[in-house]
Amino acid sequence: MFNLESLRSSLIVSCQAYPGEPMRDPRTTAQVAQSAVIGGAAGVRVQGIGDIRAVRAAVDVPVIGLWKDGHDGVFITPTLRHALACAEAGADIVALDGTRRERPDGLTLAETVAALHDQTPALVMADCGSAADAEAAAAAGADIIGTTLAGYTDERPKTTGPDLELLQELAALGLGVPVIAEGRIHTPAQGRSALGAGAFAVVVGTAITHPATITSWFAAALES
Ligand SMILES: CC(=O)N[C@H](C=O)[C@@H](O)[C@H](O)[C@H](O)COP(=O)(O)O
Repeated sequence: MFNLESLRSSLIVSCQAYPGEPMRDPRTTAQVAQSAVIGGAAGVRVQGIGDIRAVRAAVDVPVIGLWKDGHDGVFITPTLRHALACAEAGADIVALDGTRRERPDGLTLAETVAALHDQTPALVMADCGSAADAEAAAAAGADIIGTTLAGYTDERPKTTGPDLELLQELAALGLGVPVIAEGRIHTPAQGRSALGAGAFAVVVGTAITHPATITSWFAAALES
């Protein structure tokens, strides 16, 4: 089992392509993940069973695995079945919806986390949308809290960069588990600020691994 401490103050790179996109291919995802590791990523975050398997075989760093099913409501690793499949595919950490919303399989977050801990060696990262989510997820036994869903549920505004206010609030609460900053970290300086606001580590996705979006930023800037 990997040591969570290896991720302290580090950069984790999320390597994801969305349904219908040209880069949506496990081989491509594995190559992107390998490139991120060459650049200094201490961990990677990967969506989908095929991608988790391909990336697990291609890199030695910890893999955070998730399985998105749908795009509304609870869609990040929504059920225990999805979570167990991520662990079975090789995820060291399974990321799942860590909000207080009802889960499609009717299990509570605590029941889901307990079953994962019982049946697999994986740690659990709860993708939260607010401080109330984070407190509940820590109480439910999650090993890691992520700010992944801040700005994507009704509870927090969608900040331009990372939700630093939420990170500070979580640091002040002293949840007893590491908090990983994730979501809309688009520059190295924003990553640094997230660590300064109390994050244990930082996940960057779009700004490193989604060329269509990065290109659109440049294209828009040249138009205006
Ligand atoms: C809300 C949601 O579905 N987030 C997803 C979670 O895995 C991904 O689409 C994000 O790319 C990831 O969280 C990293 O964030 P950013 O791409 O902003 O650096």
